[in-house]
Amino acid sequence: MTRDGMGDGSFAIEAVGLRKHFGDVVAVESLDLTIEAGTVYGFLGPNGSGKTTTMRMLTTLTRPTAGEAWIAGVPVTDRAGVIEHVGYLPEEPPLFDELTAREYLRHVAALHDIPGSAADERIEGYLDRFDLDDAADRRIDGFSTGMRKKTGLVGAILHEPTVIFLDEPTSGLDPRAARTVKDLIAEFSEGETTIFLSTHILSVVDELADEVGVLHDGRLVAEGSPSDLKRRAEAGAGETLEDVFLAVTADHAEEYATTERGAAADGA
Ligand SMILES: Nc1ncnc2c1ncn2[C@@H]1O[C@H](COP(=O)(O)OP(=O)(O)OP(=O)(O)O)[C@@H](O)[C@H]1O
Repeated sequence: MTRDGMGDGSFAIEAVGLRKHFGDVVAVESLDLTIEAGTVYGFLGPNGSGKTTTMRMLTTLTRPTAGEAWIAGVPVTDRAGVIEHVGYLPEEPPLFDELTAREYLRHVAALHDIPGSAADERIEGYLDRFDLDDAADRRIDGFSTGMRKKTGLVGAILHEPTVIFLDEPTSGLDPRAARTVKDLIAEFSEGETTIFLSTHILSVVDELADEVGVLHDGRLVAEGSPSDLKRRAEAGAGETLEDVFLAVTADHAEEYATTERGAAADGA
């Protein structure tokens, strides 16, 4: 795909022909994305379909094998430039276990050059909002999965990034914390902040996403608003986002298997 002005910053996230392979394993293939600022983009796909690899390429943590991508017009090859714009919550956030939550968050703030008083104000606000204030001065190695996730999320958004990548942000959270995360995503997206959200919890995507992309075997096999996708699925597959997900991933698997079989037969 080519278009005029590629990577000119008119999209919050843009990718063209993005590909990543690990040896013989093709994790992501020919991925094109154009996501406008202020969008909540739900990124769905079965286990192993390439979602994490995509997010790692878009946040500069993994170098693409081929293709190009930009965050707010900054190429992902410019790590320092991209990091300023993005926040990333991996599925299992890497935290410094020997620090307390408050120390960790102050450390993150310092990495982003957030002045001390502004950092402390933001940290206090988020610790309170996520019910972490009582645990703030305890070492992270004693934290539960949910507490680690909440601490990681605060660390990812502390520098007020304009594009936020969230990998399973609500999994492992109690209902109250999950509600807080969903409210926060909705608040962010009311402004110009873009959220790229990967989750297997389809109700979260249904509730929050403006646009949905479904990845299967590293390829984008469906894209559209949740209602568009559901309308399309009503013709035969059912009427929920889960029906859509199952249909497009099954169709693609079948098509892929047929092609593979065809190719094998041709070669035989
Ligand atoms: N560092 C790596 N080395 C080798 N193979 C890898 C590596 N990272 C990912 N893969 C492979 O790439 C493919 C895509 O993996 P990825 O983690 O991106 O999927 P995912 O959609 O995030 O899966 P899940 O929903 O289970 O988190 C898988 O086949 C995986 O085994």
